[in-house]
Amino acid sequence: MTPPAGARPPVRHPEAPAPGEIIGSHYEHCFGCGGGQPHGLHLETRAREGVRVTAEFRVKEAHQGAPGLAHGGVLATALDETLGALGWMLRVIAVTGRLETDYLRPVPVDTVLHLDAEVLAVHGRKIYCTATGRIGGPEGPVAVRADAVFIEVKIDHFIENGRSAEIQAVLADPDQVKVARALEVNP
Ligand SMILES: CCCCCCCCCCCCCC(=O)SCCNC(=O)CCNC(=O)[C@H](O)C(C)(C)COP(=O)(O)OP(=O)(O)OC[C@H]1O[C@@H](n2cnc3c(N)ncnc32)[C@H](O)[C@@H]1OP(=O)(O)O
Repeated sequence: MTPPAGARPPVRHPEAPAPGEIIGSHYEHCFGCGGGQPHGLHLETRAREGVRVTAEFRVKEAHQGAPGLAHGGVLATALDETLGALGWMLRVIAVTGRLETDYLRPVPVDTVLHLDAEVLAVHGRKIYCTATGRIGGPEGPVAVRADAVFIEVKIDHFIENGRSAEIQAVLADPDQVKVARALEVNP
């Protein structure tokens, strides 16, 4: 998880979404951000200064592990999805290679988790990043945190590995292809 010697500081892409701008869902059926997933997290991520994004996630009944508390895997998903949105700030497509989470406080149902993620360093295709999830407000105590290494990929990663029905549907949607191409053109 420690950036190796030779890693460089991240560079915000000149066409990254402006600070405060909402970064739209990358895929309608994404469990993290898609509007078409009834039990999904429906995360809405916002670009911030630098190579940083924030998001809010309200824990729902469908997200329980222990009675009345969020499932740890769901919280990891919220961290993962927020970290994934950092690709928009670098204008690259990247997938999670490694995700290490710390759970510091239980998160009850109906709590709003305030997520904050940033890229620390980039080395080749590897993107080293970190995220926190706070409760009780954006300045509240940290309930969960994560360090991650994302790996840059091309669209082919999804075309070659995704199930054909969903891939065909995405490729038939000009808006979705536009989104993917925008991320692939770098710089
Ligand atoms: C079409 C529309 C699409 C829109 C999509 C937007 C999607 C956004 C989705 C966001 C959703 C939310 C996010 C999600 O949920 S993303 C979903 C969860 N993640 C995955 O499914 C990824 C599965 N893994 C893979 O496909 C491959 O293993 C990848 C692509 C990651 C690497 O295989 P590949 O053959 O390509 O690469 P390589 O082996 O040559 O390695 C290259 C470099 O990377 C380093 N490395 C590799 N693995 C790890 C690791 N685990 N830890 C640390 N480092 C690792 C490696 O040492 C090497 O470094 P170096 O030797 O160069 O120094």
